Amino acid sequence: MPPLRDTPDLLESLGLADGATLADLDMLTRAARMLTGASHAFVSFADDQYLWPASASRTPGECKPLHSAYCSALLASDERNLVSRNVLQDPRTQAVVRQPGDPRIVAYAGTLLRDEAGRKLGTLCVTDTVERDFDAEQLALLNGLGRQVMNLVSLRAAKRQLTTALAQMTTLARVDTLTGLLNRRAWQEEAETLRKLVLRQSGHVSVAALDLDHFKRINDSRGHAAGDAVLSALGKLLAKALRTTDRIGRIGGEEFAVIMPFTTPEAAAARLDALRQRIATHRIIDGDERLAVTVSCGVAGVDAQDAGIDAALRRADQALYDAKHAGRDRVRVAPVSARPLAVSG
Ligand SMILES: Nc1nc2c(ncn2[C@@H]2O[C@H](COP(=O)(O)OP(=O)(O)OP(=O)(O)O)[C@@H](O)[C@H]2O)c(=O)[nH]1
Repeated sequence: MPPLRDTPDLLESLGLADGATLADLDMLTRAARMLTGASHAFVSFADDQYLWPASASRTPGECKPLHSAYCSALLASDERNLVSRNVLQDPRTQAVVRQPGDPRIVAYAGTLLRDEAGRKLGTLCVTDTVERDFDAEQLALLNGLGRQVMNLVSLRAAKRQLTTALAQMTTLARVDTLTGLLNRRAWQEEAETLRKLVLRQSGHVSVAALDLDHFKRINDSRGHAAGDAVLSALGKLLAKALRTTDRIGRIGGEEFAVIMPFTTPEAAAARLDALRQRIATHRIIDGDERLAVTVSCGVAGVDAQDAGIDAALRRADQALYDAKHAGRDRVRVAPVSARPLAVSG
């Protein structure tokens, strides 16, 4: 049957569609065939409508309607095994409608694949083209191999969960959960990479330090939750107003840092001043209240002689301190370094 394009591939969903897993399943299938002396063996997984063969030779999306497979009789029963000397004359498999091109099957022995919760996931079966019996030992081996198939499936599921959890943890370790911006360490790493990259191309890089004005008053008068709402809103404003190539981090309680590649300190200051004005006129909703906040900002150009991004951040911090002392709600630019621009790092 041609692959179904509009039905999600069950083996993909189960995380079993990669070459290494399918090769392992092929080994177990071959073992089943050899240990029972059968002509064919199959591992298949099932959903409500289709049976999905799990073999390295499958094409993505390959499946067949359940009602055309003898395994459907096993999946529909409450038994662990279905063993039939001749499926063509067996009342349990009479309803199965074979499809043109299906291999000739007369004898059948299958073991049900159940997960730990008892859900039926599929079958491991062996078939023969002539009438025959399967003895108790062959059936025990088939059941044992079925358990190995399920061990493999559980291992793959556990590996998938671990990979997802690891990716989530890696993201969480880099992100400030309140604002969604980079945290201090991640910002420093990314800013350092950008600094080196742009200096190599003899470009300008600017760093800005931004700090909310009198933020303590908001916390004291309206509570910590209102303070958090302000921080979160400011994070969104920054992310929206700045370029996607800029990197923004929350590097302290109410302090933010921005690195702006290919931007002179003057251009950076102009952009941040526009942002400062926008913040001053913006109102942050806290319950019934609309809160007004302002920010102060210090900007510094990255000096090619700087040992790292921290040197520029320190200068931006000093300019921020000047902005606070000059009355807040303003942008100050750090004095230009006298040293020439050269490639470093
Ligand atoms: N709600 C909230 N408040 C925080 C957080 N981190 C730091 N703060 C608060 O930020 C305030 C910082 O106060 P100050 O350093 O005095 O600064 P400020 O009140 O903004 O004054 P200036 O910076 O001089 O304008 C303190 O009240 C901290 O408790 C946070 O994650 N959430």
